[in-house]
Amino acid sequence: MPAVKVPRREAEPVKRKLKKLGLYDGRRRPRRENGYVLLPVISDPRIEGLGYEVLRVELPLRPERQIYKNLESVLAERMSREELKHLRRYDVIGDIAVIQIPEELEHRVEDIVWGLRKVHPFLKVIARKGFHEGAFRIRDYSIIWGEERLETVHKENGVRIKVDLSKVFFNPRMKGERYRLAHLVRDGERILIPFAGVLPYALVIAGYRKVKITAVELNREAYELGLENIELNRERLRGEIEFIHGDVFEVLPELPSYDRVISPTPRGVDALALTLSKAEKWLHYYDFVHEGEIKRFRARILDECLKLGRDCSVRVKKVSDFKPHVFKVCADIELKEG
Ligand SMILES: C[S@@+](CC[C@H](N)C(=O)[O-])C[C@H]1O[C@@H](n2cnc3c(N)ncnc32)[C@H](O)[C@@H]1O
Repeated sequence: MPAVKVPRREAEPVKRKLKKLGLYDGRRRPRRENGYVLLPVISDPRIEGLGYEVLRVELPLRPERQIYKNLESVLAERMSREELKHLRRYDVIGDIAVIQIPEELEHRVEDIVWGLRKVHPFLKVIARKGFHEGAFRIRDYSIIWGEERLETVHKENGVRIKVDLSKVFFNPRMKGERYRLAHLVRDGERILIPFAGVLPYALVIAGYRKVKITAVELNREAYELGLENIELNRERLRGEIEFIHGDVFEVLPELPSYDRVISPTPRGVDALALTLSKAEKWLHYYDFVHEGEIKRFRARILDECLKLGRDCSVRVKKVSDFKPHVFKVCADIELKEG
């Protein structure tokens, strides 16, 4: 059976890509081999075109209970096609699953709980998610099964992130973004992260790189969990993290400038001019933009650079869907010398 051979550091993103393309064979286990990982793939002519080394190897089959099943295929036993169309994406954060349940599936809550537990037998809590609210962007949740808690430890990109979903913002879907940024960073950089939350960006970057990070967060609960997270990962961190509790708009003007600034800006907040003024070489600025406004967003950034007397280049990347035609985007802004 085929497998692709990739360097160990690239294994996670390549696996994600293969899954996305429907080429990953979740029935077999990957195998580590001298700094490489052999990732099982299905027999498909597209594999050869991906540019990876393809081998024929016997990778062991997973036990039946571990074979990856998706919620939809499991629920197909109990729900009609029409009902399945209303099923939303869900997230697993540590041992908690969070899912949005639309009105059309209100009568199917018990089946959805059953399905989620079948796909993820390790779950201890299942919660229904509402919307992000207030300046701290905390979501509204109600527990529909399991233990009465929304606190858990989530593993991502080799670090452990303690969160309490009832008190802080956390988005596991940004895992790929954090990995991307960590791999743009070079050892020795000084990095500023405003709107830092429980420190997911800081921990992942400091896990991969020997850097000095200053992070700022206003929500006291997120700040305290962030401090715990630094301790929780102390052994794994190559870089250092200084964490400041305070308002970005009051703290940043007192801080020096940094090689790189990463701003996971809360929705509706405009921190572009402020964060740009603190960046020496790079600013990664997150915002929510209508697809028809992306050009204007880019022009606004170029304009702000001009006001600061800096020459810069801007690349705007769509990170995720937010609502129809509106995307969460990241502007990667490179500030030129001089
Ligand atoms: C979109 S969340 C991002 C959190 C974190 N970076 C993450 O990705 O999980 C924005 C964060 O900014 C914090 N925040 C909002 N306004 C702030 C302000 N004026 N100063 C500092 N932090 C603020 C919120 O509490 C929240 O944790």
